Amino acid sequence: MIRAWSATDVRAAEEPLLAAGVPLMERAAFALATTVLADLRARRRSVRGAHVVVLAGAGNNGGDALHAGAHLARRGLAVVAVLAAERVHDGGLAALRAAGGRTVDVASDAGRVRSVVHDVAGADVVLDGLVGIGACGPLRGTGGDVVRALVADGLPGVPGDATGGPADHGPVTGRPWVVAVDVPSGIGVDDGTVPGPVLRADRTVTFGAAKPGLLLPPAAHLVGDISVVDIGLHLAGAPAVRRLAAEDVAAAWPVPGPADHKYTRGVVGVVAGTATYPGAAVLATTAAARTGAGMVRYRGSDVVARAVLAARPEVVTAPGRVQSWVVGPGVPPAADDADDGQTARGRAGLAAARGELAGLSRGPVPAVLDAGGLGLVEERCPPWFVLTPHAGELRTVLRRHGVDVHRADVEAEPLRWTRRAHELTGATVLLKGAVTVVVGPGVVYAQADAPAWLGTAGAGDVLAGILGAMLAGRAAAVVADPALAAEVAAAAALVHGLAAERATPGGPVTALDVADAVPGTVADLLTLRAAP
Ligand SMILES: NC(=O)C1=CN([C@@H]2O[C@H](COP(=O)(O)OP(=O)(O)OC[C@H]3O[C@@H](n4cnc5c(N)ncnc54)[C@H](O)[C@@H]3O)[C@@H](O)[C@H]2O)[C@@H](O)CC1
Ligand SMILES: Nc1ncnc2c1ncn2[C@@H]1O[C@H](COP(=O)(O)OP(=O)(O)O)[C@@H](O)[C@H]1O
Ligand SMILES: [K+]
Repeated sequence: MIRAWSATDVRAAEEPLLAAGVPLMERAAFALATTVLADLRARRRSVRGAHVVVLAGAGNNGGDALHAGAHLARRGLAVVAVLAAERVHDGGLAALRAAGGRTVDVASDAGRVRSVVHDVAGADVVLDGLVGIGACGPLRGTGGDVVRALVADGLPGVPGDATGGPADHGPVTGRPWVVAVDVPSGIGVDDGTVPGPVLRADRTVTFGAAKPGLLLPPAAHLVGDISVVDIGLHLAGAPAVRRLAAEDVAAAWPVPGPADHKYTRGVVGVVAGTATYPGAAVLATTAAARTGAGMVRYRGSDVVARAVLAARPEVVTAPGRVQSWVVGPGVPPAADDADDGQTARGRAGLAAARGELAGLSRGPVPAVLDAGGLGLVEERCPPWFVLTPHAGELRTVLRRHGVDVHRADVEAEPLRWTRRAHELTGATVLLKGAVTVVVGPGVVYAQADAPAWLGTAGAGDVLAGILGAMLAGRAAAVVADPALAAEVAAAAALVHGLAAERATPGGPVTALDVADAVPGTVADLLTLRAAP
């Protein structure tokens, strides 16, 4: 698991060490230089003579970068430091100069930005040390001008102005390797926003602990590979954001034993699909069955049930005991003639999940509310209800609660609006996207496991089925622990993403391919379990 702590928590952990004279900057700079050398060795035969451009801002982030530049200069690399502030870290600057590094002072002469673009075009590595956790708002001043000029010249990143296209995710050829110092300069360190120009890093070397903005979208798309350097900080308390690794999901997977049977493994009740959208029912039930549900109980009209049974003969259509409900894939947002009675069945399922229909369930059980099911959130939900909107649907959920946002607002600040939806509904909320954000009581997860090929029709129906099965497998624990639904939802996003990764031949995948790849994905995951 990657755990990320806020800038305030990291500063609080640094304080006692700095007061005791522990050389944190030296540790950080040495680890940074070592990582750069390793990356360079992997990319070229000799590191001697390699060209490095250090972008240095006013604070300690620039100090880290300058000290790392000094290490690299001593190893025979040609280092140029671009001084993007009138005053930069004294010790770092002195060390760099003493080691033979050259400097270009752009802060006092903006005309030199062109020469920086030229230096960067010929460099092997760029160290981005303009700002770190001291950043406030969009990257301003000379540093902002330099980044804008570099992005205009073709380096991947966000220009942060009206011309602003998306970050380039293309292969690294004929351009320098960009290493962000602590964080890509200018991202929202605690919230993952991208308020202005930001250079996209190939690697971010982060000190003490990961920062939330490295994991959260949209900034998460700008960080490259994350290397967390241990500089001796002791971070107490809960992390602000977590990202599950495959090993975490493997360790928690409920592997059946000799005493297990279909009811202990979990029955998933699925209310999905209508005559207009029967495919969603097939995808959600297939995904639930393939994720290892003990039984999948489909609730819908006869015509859709026939399509489900043709695809999945093991599905049961009679009413009965259910340990988690999946309500809404392929169901219209409001009850009407085209809803085939699914709205009413969905309401009944959710009442059972609240523990209100004693005949249908033995107490409360978890539920997934997807697509049309999101329209059924009328009262406060328990945390074992998981809403799974995409950005457009989250906007609709928020508007229904009187919060006037646009889809673009949700995309610009996914954590803020996912958290708001959690606060307003009480439910655990999973916001789908290239990075999936999950907010539950006191916990936030951000998962980035899927190839972009997964953004295809029906992929969300598959996620709903996977999550339904995973909740059914741990139903009692999920109802007992308010934060567990969020962990299971994050784990479902991981399984969904890895299944897509397994299903893609490096090209397009279909939703059914993703569902079909789940058993192999789970089997691979289980090989990661530590031997008993
Ligand atoms: N305190 C220490 O000894 C350590 C500090 N560390 C490094 O220090 C960094 C934090 O250092 P600082 O607190 O000095 O802060 P930063 O270096 O992150 O940034 C502060 C400076 O940037 C300017 N600035 C803030 N927002 C800006 C914006 N939007 N556009 C342009 N300029 C902006 C401020 O005016 C200030 O001069 C960490 O990210 C990390 O790299 C690490 O080396 C660990 C040890
Ligand atoms: N660019 C992307 N990269 C990775 N995963 C993506 C991307 N875009 C969408 N996804 C994932 O694909 C799925 C799409 O779900 P959704 O939008 O509900 O589609 P549908 O309603 O057609 O099933 C979600 O799980 C989402 O996280
Ligand atoms: K930085």
